[in-house]
Amino acid sequence: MTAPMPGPGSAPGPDTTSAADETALADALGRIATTPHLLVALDFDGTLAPEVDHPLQARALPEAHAAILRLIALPDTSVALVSGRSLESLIEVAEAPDEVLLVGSHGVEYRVGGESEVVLTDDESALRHTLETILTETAAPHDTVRVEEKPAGFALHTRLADEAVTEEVLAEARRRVAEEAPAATERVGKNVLEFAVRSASKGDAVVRLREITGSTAVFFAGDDVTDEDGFAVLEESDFGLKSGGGDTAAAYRVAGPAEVAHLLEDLAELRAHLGRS
Ligand SMILES: O=P(O)(O)OC[C@H]1O[C@H](O[C@H]2O[C@H](CO)[C@@H](O)[C@H](O)[C@H]2O)[C@H](O)[C@@H](O)[C@@H]1O
Repeated sequence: MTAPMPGPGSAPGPDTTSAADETALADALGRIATTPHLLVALDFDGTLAPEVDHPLQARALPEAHAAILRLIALPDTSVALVSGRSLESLIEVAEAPDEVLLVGSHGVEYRVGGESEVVLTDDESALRHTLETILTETAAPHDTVRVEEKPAGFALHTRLADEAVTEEVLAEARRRVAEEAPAATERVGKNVLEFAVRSASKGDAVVRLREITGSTAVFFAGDDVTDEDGFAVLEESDFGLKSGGGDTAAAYRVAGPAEVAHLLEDLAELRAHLGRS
């Protein structure tokens, strides 16, 4: 069984893992594995895929990909990827079969029995255009800062920038958005600041996926600030897993994508052999 780190709260070191934590995680995993219909909802970057400098080069670890294939082959088991990426980008990097439900742009876009199309209103289109102008102009002087386009907004990537440039561009983007596009929704992630014209969240996505799939329990894993919206809507019989460090409301924590992959393998194994109650 994968060794957990304690959660919720801020991340302690792996050496603080106790036998009690491991037992609690193993017990909870055993319980959720027997639920009549299980939804496994997974964040992508930092949870299934280790972080890399160029977003389109990210891939799920082979063990994670294999565990997902095993889970979707099980009866009464749904798997979804719930990502901040645009659906187009998620489809490209996840290489997931059609049975895997996809949610992109933090809950704005869905591939659930057919792809949803994001049709912006005139006001939303105008706001998106303002955001594009602000973020491209803010990033332009810095070759280490990149702008990523999404159907309902734009993200400013600072992973390759030094601290001074990062501070400067984030402050400038926030200042201009507050002045010129105050209706935009801000989302903060790892080395990324995003502004969007829609405020859907991963929490909305988990609620909707639970309903669509008729799931009796949800296993949700994520690593970033926006994943906390997903943890926030989990119920008593669900399982929240934080990947890596940082404050969290998730009940359980592991060190990173390799450990998440092992836990998914354990979950698939348990569900295949324990049967369902
Ligand atoms: O919700 P997620 O699936 O975790 O998506 C969050 C963001 O992921 C991507 O950016 C992050 O991963 C990149 C590749 O490892 C990394 O270079 C970047 O620093 C990270 O912020 C994606 O590009 C964003 O659109 C997502 O919002």
